[in-house]
Amino acid sequence: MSTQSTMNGDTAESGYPHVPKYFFPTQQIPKLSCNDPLADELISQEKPVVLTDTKLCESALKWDLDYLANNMGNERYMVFVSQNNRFKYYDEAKMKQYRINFNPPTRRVDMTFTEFVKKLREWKPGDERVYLQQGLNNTFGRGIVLDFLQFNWQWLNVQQKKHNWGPLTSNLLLVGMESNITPVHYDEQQNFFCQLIGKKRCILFAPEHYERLYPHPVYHPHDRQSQVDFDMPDLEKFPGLDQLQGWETVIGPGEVLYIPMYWWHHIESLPNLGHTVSVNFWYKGGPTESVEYPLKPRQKLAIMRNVEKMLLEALKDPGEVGPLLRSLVLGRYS
Ligand SMILES: CC1(C)c2ccccc2-c2ccc(C[C@@H](CC(=O)O)C(=O)C(=O)O)cc21
Ligand SMILES: [Zn+2]
Repeated sequence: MSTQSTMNGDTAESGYPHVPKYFFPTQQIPKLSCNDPLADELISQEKPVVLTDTKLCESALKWDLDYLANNMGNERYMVFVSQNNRFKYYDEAKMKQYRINFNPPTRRVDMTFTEFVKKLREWKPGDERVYLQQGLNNTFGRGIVLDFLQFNWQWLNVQQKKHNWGPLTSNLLLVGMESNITPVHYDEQQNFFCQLIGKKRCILFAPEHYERLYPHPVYHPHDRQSQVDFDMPDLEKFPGLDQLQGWETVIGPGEVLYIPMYWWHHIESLPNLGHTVSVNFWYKGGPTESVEYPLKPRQKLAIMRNVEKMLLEALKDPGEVGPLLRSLVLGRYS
């Protein structure tokens, strides 16, 4: 694909001027070969980078719908259904625990891969959308397991040790429809995100943008998700949005995006390019390193989460947490 420099100098891979899609400015996430020492440098600094040449999931580049349908057997898989194109995660356990008036934005339906492909292929505007999200395990067919075993585990293990990460906790297989959006949220794990089929636009924000993305309270089912709707930003309610600036990239087959732990990310399957298939690799963060001051933004985030949990444990009523924090801070620490 030819690249073309545009007015503000950034070369858009599509050859068309890069038109920002949302209200905030973004810079391009560096795209480097995994053999480039700078790539390792960025990962060790917990900064996002797109890696090429990893051959991490080369054996899975053939995982299109037909191949998956022929190799996923007749198990039922976890599929999320949405009345619009947004798939905002929610914690079912927290939904039960706090009887708040919460109506989940998506519902979970377990269906066979054949049923899923049917819904995806027969979709027409107005129909509900689907997003398959299933942990890769040995219930998958032999073909899938063989491909999985051929992932570049050697490279992964070297990365895990070099950056002192904890254990690999899960690999999610993700099969989504074009234009599906996973709204901005953060996870508490390191993530190597591999794109296999189709293209995804990934917009990331550093953990220190916490004050600008207004996460739901920790007890809320939408814990770790931002309250902000990027399509309808409410600048009255969320004034910090006018300072928001992010990092952006479009990843295609064979490319791996490193999403550092606690970094916010919004991920969407590009429109008009068909369905997308991705696999992610979530790792626990490393053992708590020796504490150095000033603390890293993600460490302050972890502290804020613990304070919320502790206060909730003590006060029981979520409505009392805000007032108590206000009394603690106003006129004294602010
Ligand atoms: C939205 C969805 C299907 C979902 C619903 C309910 C519970 C969990 C999840 C969940 C978890 C991860 C992803 C993959 C990715 C976003 C993307 O690729 O769309 C991402 O955020 C990551 O790899 O960290 C997507 C989902
Ligand atoms: Zn995520």
